[in-house]
Amino acid sequence: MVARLAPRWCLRALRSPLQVIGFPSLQLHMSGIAMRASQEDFENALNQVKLLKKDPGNEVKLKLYALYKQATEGPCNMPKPGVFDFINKAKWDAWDALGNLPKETARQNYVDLVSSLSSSSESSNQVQPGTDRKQQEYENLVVTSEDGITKITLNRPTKKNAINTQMYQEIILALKAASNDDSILTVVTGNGDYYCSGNDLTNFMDIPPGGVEEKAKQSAVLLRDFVGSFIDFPKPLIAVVNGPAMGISVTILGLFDAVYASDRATEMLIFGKKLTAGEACAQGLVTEVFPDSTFQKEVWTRLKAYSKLPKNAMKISKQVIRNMEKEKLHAVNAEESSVLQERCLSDECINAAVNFLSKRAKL
Ligand SMILES: CCCCC/C=C/C(=O)SCCNC(=O)CCNC(=O)[C@H](O)C(C)(C)COP(=O)(O)OP(=O)(O)OC[C@H]1O[C@@H](n2cnc3c(N)ncnc32)[C@H](O)[C@@H]1OP(=O)(O)O
Repeated sequence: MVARLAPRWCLRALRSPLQVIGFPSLQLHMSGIAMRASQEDFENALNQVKLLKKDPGNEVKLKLYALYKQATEGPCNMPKPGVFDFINKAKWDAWDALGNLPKETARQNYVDLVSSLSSSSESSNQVQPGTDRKQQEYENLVVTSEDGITKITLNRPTKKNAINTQMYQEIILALKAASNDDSILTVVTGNGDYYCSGNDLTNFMDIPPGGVEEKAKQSAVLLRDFVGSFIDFPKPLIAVVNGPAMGISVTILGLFDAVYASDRATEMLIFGKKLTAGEACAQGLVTEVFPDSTFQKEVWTRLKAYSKLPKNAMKISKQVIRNMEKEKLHAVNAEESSVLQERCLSDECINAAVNFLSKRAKL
């Protein structure tokens, strides 16, 4: 296993404007704005947006953005962005075009629009036949249940399973679903040659109207919620580390109940230092290392045997152990998220991410 110093994540918009118009729903989720009459419908719509299978395109995303802003903040009274600030100007124009549309109407229009988008993609949300039952469609995950095991597979192999903003949300949702399903164990693994290359460094190119400070704040909330969902996960949680692991995907390994790594999982990034799977095992970060040639077979044989153990006894054992430290874990998580909010505005962080992104821009 090789590990290397991770560039931190980026706060600059470098891509073309139309590529970086993000879904607006997260902002509401994070800002905690109180809704009145149709709050529930609106919140459901916000969740549905995150699960859309197909990118609805920039025009629709701009409409969603504008309706969301109108529904939560009312008419646009922000200063108009400069002519070269393409993304924020497109967003501002879409919002401003709604004029004095009442908040309630904007909320209703948002719900209707999402509903029309969801129904058009419903035909592809079909449960797969066979014993390996697909539970729900996600854009960046494959979640299946079989033999009492829910398997959450990080599924962006062409990006080494880097976690983008939507994927953070999907993992939170998938963990929530797994905590309530019939499974005994939950497994997280990666598709392709990597387990996960950590935070997607393009996440922070989508800067909201509030600027980089607002983006940093949103990211800190997202990180806190993401890590919190691992802290609170009530059942045995196993990481099957099929390949290199970096950044946040390594940081959270300590919150799993067991971590099985292939000896080909030869990049594990922690403390800016390369660690082999064996070294990570010696440090207690990995439970056991298996030869790559037999990794999947050995690990899944073992997990299937574990899944036959008494369900409630395992769950209760985990909860007893976790409850002893839960409060402290949440306190540390809150502290780390707040430090991250500050650090992501640092030159060190921005430069590292810009370096990575400039290299891949193939200028
Ligand atoms: C909510 C906030 C949380 C903040 C806290 C989290 C912090 C972290 O997780 S820090 C760690 C961040 N990750 C990294 O620094 C890794 C960056 N990636 C790399 O160093 C390399 O890509 C590699 C070592 C993972 C793989 O190198 P290589 O085998 O040479 O493959 P490529 O570089 O060509 O990658 C293929 C493809 O994947 C894209 N990609 C890989 N990792 C990321 C990433 N983390 N973010 C965004 N994109 C990533 C890479 O750009 C290539 O894409 P294309 O150019 O489109 O082919």
